[in-house]
Amino acid sequence: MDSPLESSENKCSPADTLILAKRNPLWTFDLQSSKVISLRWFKPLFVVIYYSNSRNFIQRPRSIWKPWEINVNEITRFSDFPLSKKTLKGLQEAQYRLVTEIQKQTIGLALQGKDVLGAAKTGSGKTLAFLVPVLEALYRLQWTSTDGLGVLIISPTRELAYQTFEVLRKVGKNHDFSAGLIIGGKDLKHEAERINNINILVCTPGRLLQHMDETVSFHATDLQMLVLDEADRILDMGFADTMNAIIENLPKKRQTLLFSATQTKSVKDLARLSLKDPEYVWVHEKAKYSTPATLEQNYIVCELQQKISVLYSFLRSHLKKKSIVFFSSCKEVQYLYRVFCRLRPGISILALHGRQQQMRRMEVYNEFVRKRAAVLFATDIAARGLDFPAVNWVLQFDCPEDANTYIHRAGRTARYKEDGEALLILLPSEKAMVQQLLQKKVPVKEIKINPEKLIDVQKKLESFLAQDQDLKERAQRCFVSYIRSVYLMKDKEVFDVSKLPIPEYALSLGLAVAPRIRFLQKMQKQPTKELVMSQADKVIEPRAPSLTNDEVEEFRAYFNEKMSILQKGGKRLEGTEHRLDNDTDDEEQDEEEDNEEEMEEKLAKAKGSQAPSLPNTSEAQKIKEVPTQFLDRDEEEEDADFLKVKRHNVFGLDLKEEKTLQKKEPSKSSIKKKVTKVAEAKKVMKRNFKVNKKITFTDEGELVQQWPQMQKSAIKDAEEDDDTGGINLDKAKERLEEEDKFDKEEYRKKIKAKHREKRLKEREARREANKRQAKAKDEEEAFLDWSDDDDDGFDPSTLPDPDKYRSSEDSDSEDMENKISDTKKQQGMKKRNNSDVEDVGPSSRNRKKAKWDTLEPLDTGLSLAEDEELVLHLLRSQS
Ligand SMILES: Nc1ncnc2c1ncn2[C@@H]1O[C@H](COP(=O)(O)OP(=O)(O)OP(=O)(O)O)[C@@H](O)[C@H]1O
Repeated sequence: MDSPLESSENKCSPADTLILAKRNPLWTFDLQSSKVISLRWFKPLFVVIYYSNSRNFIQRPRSIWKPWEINVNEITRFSDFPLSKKTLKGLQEAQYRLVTEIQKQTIGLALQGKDVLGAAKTGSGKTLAFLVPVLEALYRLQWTSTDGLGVLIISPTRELAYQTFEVLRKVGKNHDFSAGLIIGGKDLKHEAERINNINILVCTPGRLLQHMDETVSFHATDLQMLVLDEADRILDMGFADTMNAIIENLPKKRQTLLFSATQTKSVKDLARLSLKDPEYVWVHEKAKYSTPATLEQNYIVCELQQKISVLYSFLRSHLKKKSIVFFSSCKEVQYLYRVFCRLRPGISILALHGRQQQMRRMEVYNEFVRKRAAVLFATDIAARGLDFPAVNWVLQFDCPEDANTYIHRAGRTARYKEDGEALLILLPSEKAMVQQLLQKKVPVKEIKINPEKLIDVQKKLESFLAQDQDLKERAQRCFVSYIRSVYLMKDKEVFDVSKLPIPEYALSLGLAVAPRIRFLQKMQKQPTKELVMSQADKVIEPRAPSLTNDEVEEFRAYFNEKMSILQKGGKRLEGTEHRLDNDTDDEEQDEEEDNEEEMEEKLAKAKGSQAPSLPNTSEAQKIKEVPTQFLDRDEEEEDADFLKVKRHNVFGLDLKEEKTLQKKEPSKSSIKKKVTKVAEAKKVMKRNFKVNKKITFTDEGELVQQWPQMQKSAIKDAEEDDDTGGINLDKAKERLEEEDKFDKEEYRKKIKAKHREKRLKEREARREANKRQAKAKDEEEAFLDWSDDDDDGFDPSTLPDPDKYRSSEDSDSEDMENKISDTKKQQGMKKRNNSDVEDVGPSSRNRKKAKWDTLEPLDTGLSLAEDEELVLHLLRSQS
């Protein structure tokens, strides 16, 4: 017998257990308490059993070994599980004591190292059901940061990954493991530098695969556990191949846990692929309802054109509540969010959708968590797993694509023993959904709208749009986006685009005229063709009834090709995950320019790479090429079409068929290119076109370029001289610095000139003020002089007649006098100048003064010195 236990006489100290753990990692125990938590075969002949009332380890012969089992019925608290103190402390500090049903049934199995496929209603505590085993698994192995990646947790959306990460931080805070969140939308390089030190990695699939492909030092060879949260959603979102690729990169010997509130066939397929002898735990399988018992669920049927008014009226009557409103597309959220903000219903409104930048998404998420009363307009990115506290209402403004989506959306309320209400708005044509819900054990009841409480907001919307062109465009996009989402829905029993009241819907959005929708026009034109096709081609069976055979072929080729590009390698490019993430909501390609650039970058990368897994240029180009009949307006929508179609598998292709179709090359003529501005600009740059210049000449014959405007610079255009091709960054930098200096110098000069001008003006103003003062003083003097003659004041009649006076002068002097008088008049003669004309006749001094003083001083426009000069000159010429 070579068991170490023999030498310890059935006793085991912590040091011994450490040695044992190192020698046999299958053996699991808590080193702190020396407590064996699960039993495995230690040596062929012995197993070790720990009795909780003693610290002895007892060897039993194999013959009497029984698998370690937990009696589930005896477990009510987390502390009933053999958990480490650190985990228990973390749970207690986060106020988790009693276990929920799914936790009760799965934690024990997972602690024994079994693969588990767990399903339970929304809000039933699945997150802890896998986080507790995650912590314990690494703890028992005494995992340290130097051991690298031990656990991978994959979530379908960034928000859910973020939330899981937060719970992990909370309950695992007493452990020493490092945990990381890798969800895209952040700097890949920054992540790559840190990823190797992470023990528990919470991530979204696309970003993870990207690191697997691109981060040289990243590996998962020692991975102990893989967790797939909301596994069905991961697959729905088109991550099946990504998942396969990830799983291929993981060691075969590992434990796998897979959780979701709903189970689909694809999850079972995934389970078959990734789980080994799994334990299926479906805690609510036999429950009467598949939704929480505390959730009250109703639906109303109303016309499409009434929906906005219904929503407004609903919000007006729930101002103190916390609600989430689900829409089918991002553009609807964008438009209605803006409109509702303007309508001011009296409650704060937030919007969450995939077109927002990651930071904004996080902000909105946190803000909504914090608020007591608010309404969140969201797409289905918020439908799964998100645990907003105390949500009172979930309103499904647009019918969900299927019963599972309904369950997840509605499950954002009534979580963990809380109450909640869900309201589904259905169009008369969507009533078939009720049956599907009932089949899925969702108890929904019809309620009616109280017409008296309905507030019509259509007129207000019309006036908003009349004033705001941008809003009008958003309304148009919202319109097209909604119609398209209905058109592309898989379930034609529920979603029938031909039954939608199109013009009325446009009016209800505030639009006077319904925007043109090409696919609808086609559909209306070709109803018979479609009928023939659907009968002839039962295998393909397009869901969109308007398509002709050619169109089907064309789109199918495009679809498969795009799928294959993404699956082969396109999806491995940076940020693709974000797009796929987003595709859930049709919105899911980013409108923002940076994402446009991101896409361009991806294409450039794909171009540059020779790796077979990456798409070649033409393939990559085709990511953006969509048959035109599927386009409504802009490039963003091309992607939206693609992603939506991918999600819904419009043609109902099975995998086999897809594969054969992938080999088919779509005929070139079948794929019409939509020329984008970016593509145009690139073409122009490639061909080295020079833009037109407008050149004029100055009078001196100097050449002046008028357009494009030239920046003045002290530096000669060095780049033009530099013919080496490409951009010399260092030189460019130098040149910019030089130009910078030059600009600063110019700026300084201008400022100086301005100051000088200001100073001169001030001086001038001072002079003026002085002059006015002097004038006032002279006037005073004059009055004083006259006051000597007459105490009662100045009597002009006492003055000698100026004409008489003038006639008494000799003719020469009269001419001169006239000259002076005229000049003075013209120049706005100043009083001070009186002294200058004293010589004209001493006896006339006061009289002249009085006469001139009555003149309005004129502004000569000359300076004082110049005025004086002029007068002197005149006097000189007179003498
Ligand atoms: N044992 C527990 N004791 C108290 N609260 C718990 C317990 N387990 C979970 N909760 C709380 O219940 C809520 C729902 O938990 P969780 O998000 O894990 O549910 P879920 O089953 O994953 O839901 P979904 O299917 O919607 O993702 C959370 O607020 C969580 O804090």
